[in-house]
Amino acid sequence: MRYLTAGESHGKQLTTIVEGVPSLMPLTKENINESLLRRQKGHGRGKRMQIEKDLVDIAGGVRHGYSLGSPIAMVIHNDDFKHWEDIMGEDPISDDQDIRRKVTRPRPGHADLNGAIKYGHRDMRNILERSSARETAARVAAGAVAKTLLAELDIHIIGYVREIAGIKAEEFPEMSMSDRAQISEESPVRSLDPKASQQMMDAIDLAKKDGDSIGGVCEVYVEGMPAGIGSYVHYDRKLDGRIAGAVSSINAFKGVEFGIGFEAARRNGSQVHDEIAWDKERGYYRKTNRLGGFEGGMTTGMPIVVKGVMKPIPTLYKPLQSVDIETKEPFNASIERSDSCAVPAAAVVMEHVVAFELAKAVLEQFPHDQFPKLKAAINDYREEIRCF
Ligand SMILES: Cc1cc2nc3c(=O)[nH]c(=O)nc-3n(C[C@H](O)[C@H](O)[C@H](O)COP(=O)(O)O)c2cc1C
Ligand SMILES: C=C(O[C@@H]1CC(C(=O)O)=C[C@@H](OP(=O)(O)O)[C@H]1O)C(=O)O
Repeated sequence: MRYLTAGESHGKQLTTIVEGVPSLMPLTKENINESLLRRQKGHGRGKRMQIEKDLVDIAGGVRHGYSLGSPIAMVIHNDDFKHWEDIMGEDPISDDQDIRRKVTRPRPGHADLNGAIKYGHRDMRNILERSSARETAARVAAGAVAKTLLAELDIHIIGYVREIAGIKAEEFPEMSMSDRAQISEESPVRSLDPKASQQMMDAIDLAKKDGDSIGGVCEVYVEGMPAGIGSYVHYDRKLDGRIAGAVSSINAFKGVEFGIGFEAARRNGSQVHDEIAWDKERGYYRKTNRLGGFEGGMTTGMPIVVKGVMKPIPTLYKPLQSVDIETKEPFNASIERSDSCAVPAAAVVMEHVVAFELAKAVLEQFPHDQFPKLKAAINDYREEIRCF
């Protein structure tokens, strides 16, 4: 299973094509719209989210509520395009028609300067339109297809916020999947800890007032993945490695941890590794889950717990200095609108990005063209593991 996305932030639409989804899998646009709506929410978002109402048009690969086995094409329209038609149109224009204000001032922390150098554009709008995190809506659409596939296989996944601006949400290892989903959905910052939620909101408001931005830590929690998905035999089949790559490819993500993560560097081995146990009902399990569900590039059958670190939003109302690429003069960056904190939205993006990697790995291990056959194969495998 793979996917591609296309589209610019203020262009007509975002397009996603997901290929390799088995046939006969239940799938409706409601599955996808629910995820898109969740990505739009969260305290700290800017004015753009008041303009957009992200809804998917399924343009191929689904009929009467089921996947066909053909590529699934999805379109999300940019409502803001109506304000940008002159600037974002695809037809050639002459110099005297060119009313565009070219972007010649690269924003620190964005792709602007490196992208302009790489692709030879002197108008950096050609870079920023595609490098914008608007594209994460298209990635969430792909991930929502993957999430649907996983849910049909009894594999459940949720993303929420663990930390914003240094304020940490308390850890609740015993909390059930449905409580995680419900509590994070009710929180304006997608945290599981109501006391921390309020402090996080205050920190976001303060940063906004100061013209600054803040980052944080998102966590994704997965239940129901059987042991042995992924592989130890080659670097590019290690599933934890693939997840780390996918998470750090999300705009503004700068680090990934599994389980206790970097804390492992500070502990002795006896306080890091998870002892193995067995009982008749569960089969093999670990007494603790400090390694977050992975050993040797494969799932252990314990919940997968992965964290991603998001840097503060780079566009600041408090301007940072940069250099104009035409005049080579320094300037202070000025902006019209931006998010001040997008960590709650990013948790939803991360959830869907991880879901895609998991679904892809499941399909590699159980390559079935028809969804009911995939489901039967996974259930047989679960029984095999239990009796191993
Ligand atoms: C959901 C989401 C929303 C974002 N919103 C903004 C924003 O409003 N303004 C901004 O400057 N950056 C925003 N970013 C971050 C930038 O897209 C990102 O920092 C930039 O593309 C450079 O990529 P890099 O930080 O991965 O190097 C957002 C990121 C995400 C995940
Ligand atoms: C549009 C989205 O996020 C955008 C991501 C983004 C950036 O630079 O990454 C900058 C802002 O765009 P604009 O300049 O149009 O307000 C955000 O609103 C979205 O998440 O759907």
